[in-house]
Amino acid sequence: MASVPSLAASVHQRVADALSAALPEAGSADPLLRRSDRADFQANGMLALAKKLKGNPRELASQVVAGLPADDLLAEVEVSGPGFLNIKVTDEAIVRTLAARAADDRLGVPYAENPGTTVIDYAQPNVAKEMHVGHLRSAVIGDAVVQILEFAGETVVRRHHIGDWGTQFGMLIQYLEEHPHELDHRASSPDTAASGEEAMSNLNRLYKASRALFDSDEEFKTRARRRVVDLQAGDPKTLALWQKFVDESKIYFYSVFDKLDMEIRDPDVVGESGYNDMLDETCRLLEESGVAVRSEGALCVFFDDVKGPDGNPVPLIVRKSDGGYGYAATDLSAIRDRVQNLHASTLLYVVDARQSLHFRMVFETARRIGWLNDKVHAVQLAFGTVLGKDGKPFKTREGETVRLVDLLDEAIERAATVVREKAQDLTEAEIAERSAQVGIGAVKYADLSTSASRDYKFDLDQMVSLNGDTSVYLQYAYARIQSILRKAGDVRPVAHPGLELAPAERALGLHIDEFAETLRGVAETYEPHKLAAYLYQLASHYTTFYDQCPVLKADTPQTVENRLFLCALTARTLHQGMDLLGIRTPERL
Ligand SMILES: NC(=[NH2+])NCCC[C@H](N)C(=O)O
Repeated sequence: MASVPSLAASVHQRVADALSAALPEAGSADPLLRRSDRADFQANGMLALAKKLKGNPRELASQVVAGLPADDLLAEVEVSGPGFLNIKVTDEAIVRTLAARAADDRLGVPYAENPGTTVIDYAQPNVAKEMHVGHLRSAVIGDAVVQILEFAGETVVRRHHIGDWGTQFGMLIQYLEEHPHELDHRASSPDTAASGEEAMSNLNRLYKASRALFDSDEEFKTRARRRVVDLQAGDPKTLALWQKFVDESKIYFYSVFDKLDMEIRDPDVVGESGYNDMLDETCRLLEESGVAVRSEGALCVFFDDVKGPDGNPVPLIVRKSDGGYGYAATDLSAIRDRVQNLHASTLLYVVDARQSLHFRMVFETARRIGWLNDKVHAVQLAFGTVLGKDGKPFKTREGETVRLVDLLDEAIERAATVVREKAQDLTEAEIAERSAQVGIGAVKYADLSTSASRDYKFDLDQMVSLNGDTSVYLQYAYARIQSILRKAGDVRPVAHPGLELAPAERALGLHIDEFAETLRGVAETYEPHKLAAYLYQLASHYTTFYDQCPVLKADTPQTVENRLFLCALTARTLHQGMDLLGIRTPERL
């Protein structure tokens, strides 16, 4: 319940106070404290400050040292180099701070100071189409960001902006009308409910068949085009047929999200069709305000800095010359809805970087008309492309986009090999469960551990490797700690602030203490990869600690308890961090 000030924050406060006492004209200058390998912390703010005020940095640094209070936080402070401070905290302060974290169910992580409402647009596949790796990225990154923001106390509204509208449905609907029993299999009994795979293969079959007709039969083509008009006019019979495609697709989507161990709630699925009623009004408002103008019959928004290769401006087309609405009109309407009805303070879009120009134009349009402003801003969390091992966009040998389900199944299969190798007396059911947790975790972690904006190579061998920056490595670290805690039996983890700590214990403890600040940064910049990096370092610190400091065989009973305490807190921190990334931490592997 209570937030625990980190050691860094406490040291920062002491140094900042001493600094403003030594140099009142510096006001509340930042001592620029950071973690350092040499000491625990280094403060180098005195350098720039002395330069600015024409003083001597070493002298200023010495004055700051003289002004530091003598208490049980600081063990050693020395002036070094041109005027840095090297600061070591006491072992006691480390253990006390960690004990305070352990006593809190949030590990002492504070809530954000000014939480708002974030509407996050992520996991948005397209109806009647396969999901591919691009949809994986949006889902995985989006889900992690949702968890991280909610943990920080932000109100989060999820929106899955699925592609469920457009001219492509004319052909499908017309085909279904003419072959009415093609999607009937489920109606008879719920027991025969199609699995996700079946649903997708039904949709694929319908797509191929209707495409073939569309390409070969002129009359069918005409009927299909008329369907588009009926659909846009809201003809009930046409809508009912369209709905069948949406429902069938949802069976498939949900099965994939389920495999991804991700909770997607139906009311949060508000696809493009959900904004139909707003499109006219959106256009009217844009035109009346002068933000959009008519050009060659279309309603357009122009930008000075968006030009085609011929140097002519490329506008954002809000309404086409034939009166049809496209992707932009829908996104602008969605902004109105999210701002005015959902009261968003932040709009977040987890969408492929290849759509960045679209969002730049949409956001700028919304700013011009005032839907976005100082109080409401929009951010595209643009992600890069998933590449194959050859460094080219991920494709099958036949040059087709890789089906997401196939990838996930393959990851789970590879994970099974790893799990089997290590498994000691696990049942087949347990192996299956672990394999899914390890395989899906591996895929998520590979995605989340590189900065979202960068492309990354989808390399399953690397992903399920036990050595290196992988989720399996983290899951093993967690499982190993659990096994030690089980072996400890009746001996409980207890913090003993009086003990002298070994270097590896200090390094581990200081790193655990950085969890809260890491999370704060990650929530502010939407960079889950920094949480992944933190967790990897945590596991590495733990490994060093484990190699250097015997736990159950330590010299004194107090040291055993204290080391168990470090083990337990490492495990909880790992678990919490992995949970925020959407990755399971099995108790045994
Ligand atoms: N509000 C949005 N435009 N969200 C992104 C939608 C992504 C789109 N369905 C796609 O598969 O590419």
